[in-house]
Amino acid sequence: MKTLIKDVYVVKPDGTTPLTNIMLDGDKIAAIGDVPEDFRPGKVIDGKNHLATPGFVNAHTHASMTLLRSYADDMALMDWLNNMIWPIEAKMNEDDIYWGAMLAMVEMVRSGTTTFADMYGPYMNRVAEAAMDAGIRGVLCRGIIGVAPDGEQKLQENVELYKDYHGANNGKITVMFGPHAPYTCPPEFLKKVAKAAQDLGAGIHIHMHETKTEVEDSLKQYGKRPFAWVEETGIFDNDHVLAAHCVHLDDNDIAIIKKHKIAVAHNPGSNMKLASGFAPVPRLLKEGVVTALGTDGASSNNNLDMLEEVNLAAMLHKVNEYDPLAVPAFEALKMGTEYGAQAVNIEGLGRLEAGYKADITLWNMNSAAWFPRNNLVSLLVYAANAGSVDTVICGGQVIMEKNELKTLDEERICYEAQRCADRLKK
Ligand SMILES: CSC[C@H]1O[C@@H](n2cnc3c(O)ncnc32)[C@H](O)[C@@H]1O
Ligand SMILES: [Zn+2]
Repeated sequence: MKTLIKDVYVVKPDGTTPLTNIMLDGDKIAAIGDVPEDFRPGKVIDGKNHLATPGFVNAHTHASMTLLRSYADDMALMDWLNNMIWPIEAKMNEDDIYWGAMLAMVEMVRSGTTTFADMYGPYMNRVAEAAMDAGIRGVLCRGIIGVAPDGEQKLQENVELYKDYHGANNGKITVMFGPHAPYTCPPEFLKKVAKAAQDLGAGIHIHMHETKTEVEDSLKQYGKRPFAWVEETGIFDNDHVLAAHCVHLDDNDIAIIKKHKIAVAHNPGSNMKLASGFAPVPRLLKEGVVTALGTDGASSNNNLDMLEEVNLAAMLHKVNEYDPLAVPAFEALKMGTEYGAQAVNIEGLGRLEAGYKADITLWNMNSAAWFPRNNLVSLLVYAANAGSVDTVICGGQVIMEKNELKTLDEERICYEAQRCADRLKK
């Protein structure tokens, strides 16, 4: 099926924003420019007064945690996990995982996200189902806490998830391995994860160096910082590694990241709320590290709005470094799109260019925040909010059009999510 998005401003890979047309053929962008006479679209979307960007890639989240939004706030990471989050997660059943993920789908689509990298506990098949129901891309892993009595079983569940879902829904679902963190997975266990992932050619998604305590505890326990001893397990020898957070890094940690071409998911909102610190993003970018953006879960953020993360990435590093160019607006936008696509290892994603996947967000510019129209990228990153998301396309499939969700029943999803959250709190 051919689709034409007519008379639309397009954020091109070089940061320019010409007024033009986007032609889609199946799941790809066929061309951007003047429409040839022989291009006969089955569907025309009026792009007047709209800006087209690549769909956001949320490079680190826990979708089903939407059920725990506003459940435990204003706490530091380990206190939050140990005393509030892990006890209630232990009560979650597969219904909770599905409806929590569906609530995340609504929120992600409404805020312009078309790909999410997700790590959560059991029943990741239900997260896959939610992503397929929504029609967006999911890069999923079974989050593994690698200790007795059930670490091995969790690893096996990740293997099954890979076998069952990698490449599902026309490639919209891919699967990685999800050892949770160095402080929940001992070295011998990480070696097993590395081997299992390598046998399947799968990538690794892991939390690394999120807090100062994590690094200090590792020095006490292993005499080494996490990046140093995790490297020895072979986990970073996998084809593709995505490390969330990377807040507390020294020169050697950065050398390891570069050596293994590890991609970093920066989560400014969650890091600020959990008072963890923040990643040295300007240095990582300067050193050529693929640095993407994630929201983390809705219980530590507390939303899944990637435009907010783009804005925070642009703002936070300026004030920290007293340098307005620390992360310029377009670089922040690329972190949420093009670099996100690289971080989750999906080729041909994250740019509006012929041959790329037709994952597109259209922003309605008919509101005050979009005037005057001096610079559209600046307006998006510094002035607009997710309320401007109007139409969302993923792999050529229209997921939302003129604010109307095409694949998701929002009223039912909110009802079911509330029902699940109420039961969990009993
Ligand atoms: C074992 S499944 C994934 C696991 O991760 C937990 N989680 C959510 N946010 C964070 C974070 O910022 N750092 C570490 N772990 C986090 C989530 O609650 C799941 O238990
Ligand atoms: Zn996380």
